[in-house]
Amino acid sequence: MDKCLEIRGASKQYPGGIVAVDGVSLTASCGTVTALLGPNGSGKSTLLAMAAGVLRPSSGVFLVAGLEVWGPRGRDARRLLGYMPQAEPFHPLLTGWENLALHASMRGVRLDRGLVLELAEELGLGREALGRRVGGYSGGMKRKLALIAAVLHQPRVLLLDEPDSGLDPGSRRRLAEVLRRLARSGAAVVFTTHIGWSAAHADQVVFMHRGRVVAEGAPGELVEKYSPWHLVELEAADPEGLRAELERLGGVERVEARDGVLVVAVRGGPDALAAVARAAARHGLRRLSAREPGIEDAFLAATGQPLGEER
Ligand SMILES: Nc1ncnc2c1ncn2[C@@H]1O[C@H](COP(=O)(O)OP(=O)(O)OP(=O)(O)O)[C@@H](O)[C@H]1O
Repeated sequence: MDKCLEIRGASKQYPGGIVAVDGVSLTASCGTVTALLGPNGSGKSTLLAMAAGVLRPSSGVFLVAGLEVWGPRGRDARRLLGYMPQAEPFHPLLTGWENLALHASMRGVRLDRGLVLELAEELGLGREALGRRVGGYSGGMKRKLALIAAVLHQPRVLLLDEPDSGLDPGSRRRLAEVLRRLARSGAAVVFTTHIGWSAAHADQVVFMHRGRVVAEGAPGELVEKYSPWHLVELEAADPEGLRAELERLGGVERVEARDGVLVVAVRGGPDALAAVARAAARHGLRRLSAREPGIEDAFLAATGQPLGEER
């Protein structure tokens, strides 16, 4: 697969010595969806803005279809890019259609109404919403319109900063399908998120932590590598006794107490789970639930930091 986007050794220091991005290298192939997953402040937006050609890097190389975004042919590289920042670039007094027309003219392309209507329908934006002023849109509607604005010129590389923020689960599902379809048409789609569900639906996930890439791979590979266990939640009459017994049990990877609930990571199949359940029964089991690990668990195992918390 061709490399649509290549980033080598990207770093950014903000004034005051804040190192927001610290030596990041990654590749996004044409035809694939890549998620940059990390909590607030991990450097995702900074990295994306540098790749989009809107924030000057302290160092690093950003290649779009082989053209250096920050080099002499930067204008050509930027023509191949679509960028959706976190703050929507819209005029509140103009309608959706009028804002899109403005974006198309800035990009020097004709507004393809058919493309807009198709995307609006797929995203669940609604045809009549496009005729209304953007000032009256909800946050989710603005995100959808911003995505449409970013693809009007049919870019080779699509960079989306938290396209899923403010979307309900149904809209998130639609978004994931649209991103996949855009990638299938040959683009590299790269988006930032701190929502595990969104990342789990990408082809490639890059874990970002404190400005660095900690791990990357297909979602299933990352889960398998970093958290190949089931998570069992237990409430029991004698949590201390249960904890002590579980810590001695084979197949138990770790035991954590969270608000009176024991969270047990169990490696192995049904036998290991059954042994945990039997131990719990001996200590006054009140509630037990088990779930398979997800990408959030892999992120926590790889970085030591949960996705939801700032640090
Ligand atoms: N303009 C700026 N000046 C100084 N520091 C900044 C600036 N923009 C971001 N930072 C800092 O750089 C670090 C990375 O921020 P960045 O916004 O890139 O992270 P992020 O992972 O995208 O987080 P979020 O999900 O909140 O957007 C943070 O410590 C942030 O406070």
